[in-house]
Amino acid sequence: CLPPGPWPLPFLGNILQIDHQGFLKTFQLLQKKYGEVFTVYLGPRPVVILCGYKAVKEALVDQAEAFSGRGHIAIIDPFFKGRGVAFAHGKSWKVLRQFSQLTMREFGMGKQSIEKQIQEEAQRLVEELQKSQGAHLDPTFFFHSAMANIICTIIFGQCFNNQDPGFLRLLHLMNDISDLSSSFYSQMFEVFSGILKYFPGIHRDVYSKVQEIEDFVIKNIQRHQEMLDPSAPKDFIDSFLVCMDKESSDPESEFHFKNLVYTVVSLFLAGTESSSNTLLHGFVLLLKNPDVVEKVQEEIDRVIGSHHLPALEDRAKMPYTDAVIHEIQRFSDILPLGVPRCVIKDTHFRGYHLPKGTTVYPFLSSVLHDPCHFEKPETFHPGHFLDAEGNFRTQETFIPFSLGRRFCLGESLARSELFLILTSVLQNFTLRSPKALEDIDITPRRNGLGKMPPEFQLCFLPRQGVAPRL
Ligand code: HEM
Repeated sequence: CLPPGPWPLPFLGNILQIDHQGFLKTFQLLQKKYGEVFTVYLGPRPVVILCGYKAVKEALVDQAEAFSGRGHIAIIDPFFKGRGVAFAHGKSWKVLRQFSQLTMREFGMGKQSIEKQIQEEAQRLVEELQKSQGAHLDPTFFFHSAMANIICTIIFGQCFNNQDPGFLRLLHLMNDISDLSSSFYSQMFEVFSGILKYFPGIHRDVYSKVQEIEDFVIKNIQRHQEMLDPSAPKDFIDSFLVCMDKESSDPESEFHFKNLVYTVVSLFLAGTESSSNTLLHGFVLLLKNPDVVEKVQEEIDRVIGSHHLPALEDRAKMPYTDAVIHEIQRFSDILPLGVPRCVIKDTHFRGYHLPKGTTVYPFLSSVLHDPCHFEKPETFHPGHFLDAEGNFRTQETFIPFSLGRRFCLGESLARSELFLILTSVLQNFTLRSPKALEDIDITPRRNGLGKMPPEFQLCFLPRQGVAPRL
């Protein structure tokens, strides 16, 4: 039998238990009643929720193979249809994941060259912010553009001008997709997609926006096809095209056009939105905590100074800054429900039986806000990651990138981006809010599949000293 949970109504499932604030609040309330593992019916479909580090690890790590499927996400599934690295299953996913990891590493990730690329983007961002001359601004598209350009260099072998209308359109599309997929409607669509899909609504909006990104990707791939030199692939798309060519006579090959398109769309979306939303949450938290900014800047001045660009090797010498970035990720908890998984075979877990295909939510928020592991779970407190002597202290339960076989494919890239962008900005600017400290609202503007940062304005006031150059 499935884990316990509230009694479902026929077809409507646990609609009566779903809180008006959405799944996050609902799961928090149900966790109090049913404990670490429970079942909730989203419409007619049972979904198993894993709460707390122990349950998430026992499933995603100790039974890694069984829990390695990608679960159903109603608002996005009709588009990806199980294709591309983030949504594929079984052999297809294994091949695409291995290829993506190796190729991302080859064109940057984990290598010196991506560090250079991020440093360049960080400097471009600093220059753009300098132009604002201390006026207050909404930083959203500054961060989106920097993050998108880093992933574009790896995938498309090029970055885009911030004024390019096509690029700006893409950034808006991606932001809208995250926003709409995190809306209350999307959570209701998860429950009632069987009926709602026949009517107009936000799901069609999401679909057409992802389609527009797909069109952009297809055009870009076609340009790559025309210019391909198989002996010297220049980026991710070239490398995939070379594999497609090599395996063109194999009808079972996973290297086909559709998988290329949906892998690129997944990397582009996942690679831009998660990192920039984390940064946005981070900056509003920093605005609200000027004492934290002061300490980070003291560490930057001491370790990096004002004449060098921040580099990854500085991180080990900057325990306070490292702790602040970890705390930003823990507190902002940008994917609170995790990304749904499913069991790829009939699975026994903690005495329950999960039939093949059952959707499972690794409830990451319950781990990142667990009072047994974090002294002040609901407070922004970098001390969670520092010991009594001020050394950086890792926490096993720090899992914003999830665990197991499908843990975030961009983790090392994201960690490098967060460190280099945040230190570069704070090396050059002091942050000021046009609002009084007590009026700065850090409440997320959406709390669904993703936690979307609040809208806010800030001023980047130049600090003294010469801005370092590459
Ligand atoms: C702060 C930034 C980021 C966070 C918090 C984050 C978090 C996550 C999480 C929680 C998952 C779901 C893992 C699971 O199934 O349990 C995931 C998957 C994924 N992430 Fe990230 N991510 C971030 C940045 C990135 C970046 C920069 C990339 C770009 C390469 C990326 C690419 C992916 C991909 C492709 C998957 C799907 C992996 C698979 O299904 O095998 N992510 N991420």
